[in-house]
Amino acid sequence: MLSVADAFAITQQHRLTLPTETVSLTNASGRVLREAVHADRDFPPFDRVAMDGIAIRFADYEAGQQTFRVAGMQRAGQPQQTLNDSNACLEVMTGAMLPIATDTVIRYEDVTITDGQATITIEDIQTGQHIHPRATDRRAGNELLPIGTLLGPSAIAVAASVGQTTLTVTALPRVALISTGDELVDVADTPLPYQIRRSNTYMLRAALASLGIEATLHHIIDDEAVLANRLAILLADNEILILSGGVSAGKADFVPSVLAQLGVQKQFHKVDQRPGKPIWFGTASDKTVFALPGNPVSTVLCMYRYVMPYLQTSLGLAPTPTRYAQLSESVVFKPNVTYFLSVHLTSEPDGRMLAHPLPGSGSADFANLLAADAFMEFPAERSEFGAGEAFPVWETLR
Ligand SMILES: Nc1nc2c(c(=O)[nH]1)N[C@H]1C(S)=C(S)[C@@H](COP(=O)(O)OP(=O)(O)OC[C@H]3O[C@@H](n4cnc5c(N)ncnc54)[C@H](O)[C@@H]3O)O[C@H]1N2
Ligand code: MOO
Ligand SMILES: [Mg+2]
Repeated sequence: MLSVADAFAITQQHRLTLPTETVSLTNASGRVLREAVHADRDFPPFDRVAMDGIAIRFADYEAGQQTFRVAGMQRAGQPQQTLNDSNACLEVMTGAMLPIATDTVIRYEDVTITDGQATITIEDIQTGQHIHPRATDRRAGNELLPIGTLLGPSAIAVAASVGQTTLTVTALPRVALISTGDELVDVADTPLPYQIRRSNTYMLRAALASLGIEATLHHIIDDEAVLANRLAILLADNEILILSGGVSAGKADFVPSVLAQLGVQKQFHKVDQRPGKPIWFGTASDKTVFALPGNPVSTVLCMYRYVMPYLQTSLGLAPTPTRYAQLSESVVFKPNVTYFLSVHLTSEPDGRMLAHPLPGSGSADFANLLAADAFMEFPAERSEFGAGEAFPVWETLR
């Protein structure tokens, strides 16, 4: 059977190429940039006063002068002034242009101003102090935001500062979330003794919200013809289908055969892992289908181990580096498959991240996930995992 690493690699080889769209700066948060953004001016664009106080010529101070006539004021938002008179100073405000013929700023806290005369009250003054010199941060023309930047608050601030009222970003894919199963009723319904309310597609929708994707929810009964009809329509209307249930060995597990019948090319079915073994992945032209196992913990694991990274790279983000934590206590898992264990993560005062096992009662025990922050991944070829050993963790949202 396929290893987790190989299955993951296959999904990544079939990344979607999504088109771009233009969004306003105010709607760009959380999106992935598809145009490089450059500095239109130097950062900062002028020698910028960094403290409220007075600006002087350092040479005057060096020559022994302590008291300076206040010749005027340079505020932020005013054109640059000139200090014409030696022995004088200009009051200057944070964010102002440094006046011509000055080179040093002294804070108000370090001078006393009486009768239009400013007297320095501290000993140590350095030439150029409290000035943020032009172009020290970035130069005009520098690339500030490369293609593939996730637009968070800092990137949005930089885009705003260079005049980007709009940004070209990756268009979000249309995603349909489909539960299957005759036992599943709507959240608003009262289940009969042999029924349960469906929860997986709501979980999937909540997970996708962290990528800004608003997926649609659908439910299909365990009937081959109905499944084929409904899936054909959903395939036509969406780039990505994520199904839950109907992929294992049961007599009502029609999902793989119906997808094949609809021309979705199977890339793999079943991975050497627990939970989530029956996962099915397939593609058609410009379409991707993840059919996830129905047991809710398996659905969550497959979502965070395969689907979320797939969506992130399809949106144009760089792959997220693997994160690690140390096991808080030893774990034994005999079967020769990759084992994903629900863990609660804590950050320790010594800087370690610890993973505390939350074994739960199996892949249907989704209430167990209420305390879980991640799945820890244990390699298939080992069966004993020691306290203090580090293993990859795949973080989930609760
Ligand atoms: N003979 C075998 N039986 C099973 C195998 C196997 O290899 N051989 N694999 C087991 C594993 S592992 C899993 S996981 C499940 C996967 O089953 P399916 O993907 O076919 O899913 P269903 O049979 O439709 O449902 C399984 C289980 O999950 C519940 N479910 C389904 N959808 C939802 C939903 N939207 N919300 C909440 N709960 C849901 C469903 O009621 C079932 O209890 O198969 C094992 N069997
Ligand atoms: O994915 Mo299944 O959970 O191993 O029950
Ligand atoms: Mg089944």
